[in-house]
Amino acid sequence: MPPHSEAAFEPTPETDDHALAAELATAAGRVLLDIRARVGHADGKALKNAGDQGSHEFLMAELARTRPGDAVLSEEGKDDLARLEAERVWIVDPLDGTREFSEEGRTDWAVHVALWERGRLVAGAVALPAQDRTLHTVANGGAVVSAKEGQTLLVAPEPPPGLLRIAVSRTRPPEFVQRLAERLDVKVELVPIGSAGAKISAVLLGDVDAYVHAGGQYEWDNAAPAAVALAAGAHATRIDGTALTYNNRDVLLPDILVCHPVSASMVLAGIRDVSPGLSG
Ligand SMILES: Nc1ncnc2c1ncn2[C@@H]1O[C@H](COP(=O)(O)O)[C@@H](OP(=O)(O)O)[C@H]1O
Ligand SMILES: [Mg+2]
Repeated sequence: MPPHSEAAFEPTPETDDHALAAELATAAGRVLLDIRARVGHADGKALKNAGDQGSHEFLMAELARTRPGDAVLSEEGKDDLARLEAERVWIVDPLDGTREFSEEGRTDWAVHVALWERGRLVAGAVALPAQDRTLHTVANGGAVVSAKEGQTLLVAPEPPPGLLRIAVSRTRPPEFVQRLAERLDVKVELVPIGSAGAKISAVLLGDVDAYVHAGGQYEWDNAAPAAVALAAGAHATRIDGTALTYNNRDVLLPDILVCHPVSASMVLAGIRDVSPGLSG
């Protein structure tokens, strides 16, 4: 073996699923920025459709080319249940935060690319194209933020003392979130942000301290962000505290909590108190 051969090894998308997830999410983001510039914002519905479709087609073609043996579950594709027998399934949301993508000037929309392998998420990337950065897992564990300037390590930050800024959906916040805000023993600020990927990224980047969602969502809406969050040391579970699981027959995954581990038991207890119907 030549000297330094290991140190000289550079992970590439050919060999590294993390690098591939990051590259595909980022490149799909460039496709979306081009579509936004070309189609414009005058007809919101046309822009949403062009974005969903253009990014989906790009990702499907690239995954077929680079990982021909793997199954794919995409929000915009027909669900092929052969994925239930597959060892590796890419779970992708070609455009998360479609509404925000169609609104001029907004940067809270994302591309999600996750890889599920034999029962668990093993890689994930969340591109934030209008923020010029991609959050993603890396090969030896952990997560990073990649931008033009380079890469920085991504570690979920602790909340400021006495404060919890909770990101919620702009249009469909959990029905109990106001009661939760009043119930917690810290000052709570509710911060409406579009896109599950953008909200979970905001938690990991320290712009907010938690993301609480309930009432509806699908595996593609949170698989990649959850993979990145867990790799960055964050807490990411259902709102009853049980594990998030993926590549299920029914892809409905209606609720999620992402926060720093120091806040998790307080928030889970608060949700239990204000949402008595919750089992677990
Ligand atoms: N109650 C609900 N039922 C189904 N999907 C929901 C939902 N609330 C949020 N979502 C989905 O979760 C993503 C983030 O939503 P929000 O910005 O409101 O937090 C969006 O994905 P898409 O943009 O990919 O459709 C949205 O459709
Ligand atoms: Mg989505």
